[in-house]
Amino acid sequence: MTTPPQMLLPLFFFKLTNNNKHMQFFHIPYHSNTKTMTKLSNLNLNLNLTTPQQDLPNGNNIFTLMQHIQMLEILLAITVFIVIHSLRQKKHYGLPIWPLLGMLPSLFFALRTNLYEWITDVLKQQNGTFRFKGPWFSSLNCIVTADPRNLEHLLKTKFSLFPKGRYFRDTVRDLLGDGIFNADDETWQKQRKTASIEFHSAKFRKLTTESLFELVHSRLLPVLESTVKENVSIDLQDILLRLTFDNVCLIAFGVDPGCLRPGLPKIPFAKAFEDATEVTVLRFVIPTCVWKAMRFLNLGMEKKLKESIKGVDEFAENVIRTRKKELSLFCDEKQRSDLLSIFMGLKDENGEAYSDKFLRDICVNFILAGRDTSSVALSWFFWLLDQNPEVEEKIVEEICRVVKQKEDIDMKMKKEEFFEGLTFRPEEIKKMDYLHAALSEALRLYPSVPVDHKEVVEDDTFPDGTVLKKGTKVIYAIYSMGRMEAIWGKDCREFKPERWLRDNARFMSESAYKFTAFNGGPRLCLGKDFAYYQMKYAAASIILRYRVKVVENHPVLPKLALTMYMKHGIKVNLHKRDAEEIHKYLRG
Ligand code: HEM
Repeated sequence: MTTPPQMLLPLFFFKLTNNNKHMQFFHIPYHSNTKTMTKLSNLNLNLNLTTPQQDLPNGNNIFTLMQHIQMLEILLAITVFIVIHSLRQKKHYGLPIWPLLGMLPSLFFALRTNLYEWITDVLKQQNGTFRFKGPWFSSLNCIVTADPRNLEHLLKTKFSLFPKGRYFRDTVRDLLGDGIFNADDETWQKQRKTASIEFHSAKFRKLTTESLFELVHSRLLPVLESTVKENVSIDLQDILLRLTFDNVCLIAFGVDPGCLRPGLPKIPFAKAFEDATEVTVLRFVIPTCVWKAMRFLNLGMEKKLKESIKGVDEFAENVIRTRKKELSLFCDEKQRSDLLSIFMGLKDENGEAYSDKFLRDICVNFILAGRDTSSVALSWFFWLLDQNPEVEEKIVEEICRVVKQKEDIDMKMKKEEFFEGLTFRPEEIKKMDYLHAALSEALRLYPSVPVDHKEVVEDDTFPDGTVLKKGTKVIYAIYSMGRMEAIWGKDCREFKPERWLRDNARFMSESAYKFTAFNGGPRLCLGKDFAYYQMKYAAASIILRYRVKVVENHPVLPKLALTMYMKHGIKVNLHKRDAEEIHKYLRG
């Protein structure tokens, strides 16, 4: 018969006391004579050298054997007690809490599966918020939340109480420096204000639409067409990353890196940047003292990070050098509407021009903001379309409705020529509500920034009652929010663009604290409007021309990094859409 767990602890104490009684009965005092001591050493010797049968007549031997067995039992009882006690904490805290290690073993286990799904499961069990307890020697304690009330509190109502904080800054500083993603207070305000004025200027809007138009028609579509002609599959995520990289470099720094070209040249920067974001995020899940020691000794992942940051820096320094040279030669900084030129013309708090290091940080942060986010969102979107062909149909229908309204469209045009030269104006892109909804739905399920971080600077309490002590770290789990029945209903895991449509199939946005893919409050994404325009333009241009089919059995998994890349990219085959099919919609 097995002992019930609740009996193990009393049993353990019983054994201890019982054991002591024996110990007292056979106790050999320190002042015992040499004869007794000799007997004892003989006994030890006997125990080692004789067989159990030979020991039987010897009472002392049996006792020692029993003592060993009892010790084993005690150890076993302690172990079982600890295991049961730790596992029982799961009911209350969502995860087992182990002595010294806290919840770290569960986290390590989760790192081998899908970390975001694991966080979601724990959050669901704990009604939207849980406290993660790290090992006693680490700085991993934090509150994880997916409750919209807490998000509104954190991102808007009490914004000043929740900066990014020192822990976040120290963890990502090697890569992001003092750039906008990593800055608080004045350093953030200054960058936000400058970038915000720029993003809302007519000049900048013109630059963004023109550069995107050029990139889609002169680079993206020809590259895609060549893969169709050659009948080869491609990694669509790679192509989209190239598109958004060229785009962000054009609008933010006024340089054209030319990544998206026939032959898809190797881009050392891209690899270095992806490696750097991957290793940086690993720092969040291992104790600070461990990665700091590894950095000091230049070991393992820290060695890799150092090397990749070198690759990132080389690119940024080259951009800054070239831009400075151009500005000194042509003195036309006033004419320039890219962000880097604007920052180069500004002065810091001492009235000095910004240092090259600070300009480097600005470059790297804008690449992270503008390159990775839209491209990974589009990759997940195309994957979801592959799984939901009825949504794809509706998008094609909508695009055709918009095309039909173009006054310059010639319906009698030969079918083969139809797609050539078919472009969209910004007001036409605006009319694509269903496409807008489908992209929002993809971002709800696969937000480009899956988790984000804040730190508490003053004791406070969340609207859900969670007590927050000064210095507590808060993780808001954007990925999990899209999978909460309490927020989106029973069908939360389904891809349903219709949930975003209201009267007359018009797109209706949601509260930023429920749909947090673009953050909310004073730190709302500055590139949101541009990102939607860019994603809609690229998606509409591709979908109208091609059916995008994911290669069978291609593994699709999120990668652990600052943005939610697909771990193995997304291998697809493009099938040219039949012009007859499009004409059918146009006539209908
Ligand atoms: C699908 C596309 C995008 C998504 C999902 C997205 C999401 C986000 C999120 C979640 C943040 C908050 C990050 C944080 O504070 O930790 C953010 C901030 C920001 N985003 Fe975006 N973003 C997208 C595209 C873009 C683009 C294309 C640009 C610019 C070219 C851009 C520029 C920025 C900037 C400058 C910030 C910093 C705002 C601040 O801290 O004040 N974003 N974005």
